[in-house]
This record gives sequence, C-alpha cells and structure tokens, in this order.
Amino acid sequence: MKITRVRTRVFEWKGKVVPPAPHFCTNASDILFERGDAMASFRFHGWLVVEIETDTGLVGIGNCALAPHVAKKIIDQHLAPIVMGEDPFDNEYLWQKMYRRTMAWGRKGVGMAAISAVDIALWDLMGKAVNRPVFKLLGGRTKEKIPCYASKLYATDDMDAFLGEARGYLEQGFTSMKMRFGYGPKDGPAGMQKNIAQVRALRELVGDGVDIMLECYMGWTLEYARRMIPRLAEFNPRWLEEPVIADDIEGYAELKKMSPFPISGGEHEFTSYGFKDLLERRAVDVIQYDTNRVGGITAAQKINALAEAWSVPVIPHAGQMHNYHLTMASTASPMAEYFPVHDVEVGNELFYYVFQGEPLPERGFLQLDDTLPGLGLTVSDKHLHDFNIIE
Ligand SMILES: O=C(O)C(=O)C[C@@H](O)CO
Ligand SMILES: [Mg+2]
Repeated sequence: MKITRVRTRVFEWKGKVVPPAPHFCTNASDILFERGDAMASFRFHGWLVVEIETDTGLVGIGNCALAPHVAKKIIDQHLAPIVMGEDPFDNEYLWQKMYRRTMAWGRKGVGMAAISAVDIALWDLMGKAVNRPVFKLLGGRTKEKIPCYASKLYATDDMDAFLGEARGYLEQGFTSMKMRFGYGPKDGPAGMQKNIAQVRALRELVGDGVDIMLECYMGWTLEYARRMIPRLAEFNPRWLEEPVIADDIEGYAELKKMSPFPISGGEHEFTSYGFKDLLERRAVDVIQYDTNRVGGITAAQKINALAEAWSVPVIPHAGQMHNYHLTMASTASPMAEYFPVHDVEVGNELFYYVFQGEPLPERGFLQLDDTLPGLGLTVSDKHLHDFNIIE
C-alpha cells in the first residue's frame, strides 16, 4: 500500500455559538491585564482534518484541533512530502522522520499537533487495510466497555443551572463528572469563596458515591493552588486538573507532594520525552495526554507503556475516537473523558459536528465496535453548511 495524496482541510465553524459566559473557566491568560476577550485563549472553533489517500483506494482520516490553519500549513509544506509514496505500515519510521525533520522548530505545540493528525490517519489506514478496529492493533480489548466521566459543568453564578446540569448527568447514569473553576488569583478571597461554594454545592448534590474532578485549565498560580488545596480536601475530589501552567513541572511536583488528593496534568505536554519528565519528577498522579496533540497514536502508545511501568493512570483529554481506541487497549487507562453533545460553545463539542461515528455513552460507559475497521469515523456531511471549509 502506498500513499498517493495528503488532503488537508480546516473546518471553521460559522454556525450558531452559545455566547460565552464570563468566568466559565479559569485559563492561563487570567493573570494578565486583558483589554479584549479574556476567554479568547480558551475557545477554538476550527478543526483540521487530514485525509491520506492510497493506491488501494483506502483513505485514512486524522485530525487535530489547536491552531488548525497553522497545522494545515505544516502538513502541506513539511509532512505531506515525507509520507507521500510511503507505506502507512511503516508508521514508526514515518513518525521518526516527521519528528526529526521538524526538530528545529517542532517538538512541542502545533508542530507535534500536525504530526499527530498525520499519525492518526496512518493508524486509521492500517486498521482499514486489515479490516480491524485500531484498538485491535494496539493490544485489543482490555475492558468490556469504557467507563467515562461527563465533562462540562462550566463555572457560573447561576447555581440552579449548574446543579441542574449535574443532576442531568446523574440521571443519565454517570458516576463521575468534571466541573470548571471560574476564579483565580486576581479574584481574591471572594473568588476563592465562590470556587469553594461551587464545589461544596456539587458535592452536596451528588453525595459521596460520585467522583468529582476539578478543572483549573492552568488558570491558577502555585501560591494560589497551595492555598486552595487544603480548603478543597474536605470535598474529596478525584483530582485537581492543571492547577498551574504546563511548563511549571516543579510546581506540579510540589503540589502533588502536599495534596491529599490527586493532581492531574499533561493535556498540554508532548511526546514520550515530555511524559518521561513528568513521571521521573513525580509531578502528576494522572496523565491526560490528548492523542491529537501528543504525537498521535504512535507516541501515545509509548506513553501508555511508560505510565503502566510507573503505575500512573492515563485518562486522556477530551475522549474522541483517537483516544478511546488507546483507552480500550491499555490497562494503564481506566477511564475516558466524555464531552456531552450540545450546541457549539467553547469548541470541545465541535468534534460531533465535524465527524460521524463517535460513540455515545450508555449509563456512564462507552462501547467500541469490534467490527468497524480503523477508527470508525467518517467526515460528517450533516453540518457542512455551518462551516467555512478551507482547502
Ligand atoms: O476537558 C478538559 O480537560 C479541558 O481542559 C478542555 C478544555 O477545553 C476545558 O474545557
Ligand atoms: Mg483539562
């Protein structure tokens, strides 16, 4: 099998968007004085889709979401020439070639997101070529079904709406859910009180038999997190997520050491080298790579092996098929994230509008089909009119 064409498209959402609520989630820009949209760094309304065509007629589909226009350019100019004419089954060779040829400017961030998209398409192709789902190429079924947690619960002053959403997840059978903090260092003690009130209300609603995860999205400082952790302990969270920026590995290590509950991170880390650092410095209790950023399935599989050896669970960021197949195939990975399907808001939900084939949970579990080859995704034609598509 030989690669004959690499087609890249950016799907830019132009349809209806839920207006952003203030303080719906802390983020890394919070400590700055912002003149414009304080949540801009948080939202993304575009997706990069790569389709790799072969001389067999099979087409592999990959994707990445962050800075999709830049990722498209990187693939068109730098990665497509590397994979053209090659056999998708040489995925390790091709990964190394993409990584090493872009080493001077790639490695982390959008360079690695672009490699991830191509790599995911190669795995989709390999699955399709042998008529097997990708998880069967990664080790197979380690779980009857994948437990997942509902992930939205944006911070809001409307406590009734917040608790109503959580009640909905309970009714749907979820036994774990993630909420977002709305306030950070510059909001002072009053913001701290609001953060704590939100967690308290959620814990009181769900009781002790449900896990709650707490998301900071890098919007706190080390000092603020040090002050918050003792106050959060009574609510027994399943984890506190990305309390500080991704580069502050020592900060994570310090918080992990002092915290009576787990600290998670890695959503903005890249390749097995990045995770080797996090593991060796004992910086996180839970690893949350996203396959469409971290280096694709080729890199994620290596991180799963590292995590298994260090006994650190992998619960990938975002759910989505490229992550679900890895979760199904690894005992290091006990659970998946699940973004509820709803109107386009911050961008997390856009995957459902770009692709068809994502599984939906039943009573808190996701299932993958043993008979669907590859990742089991197609590009959806249902919402094409709501996108600008840049080819
Ligand atoms: O789901 C997460 O872990 C994220 O950080 C997603 C991000 O978009 C915050 O909602
Ligand atoms: Mg997160």
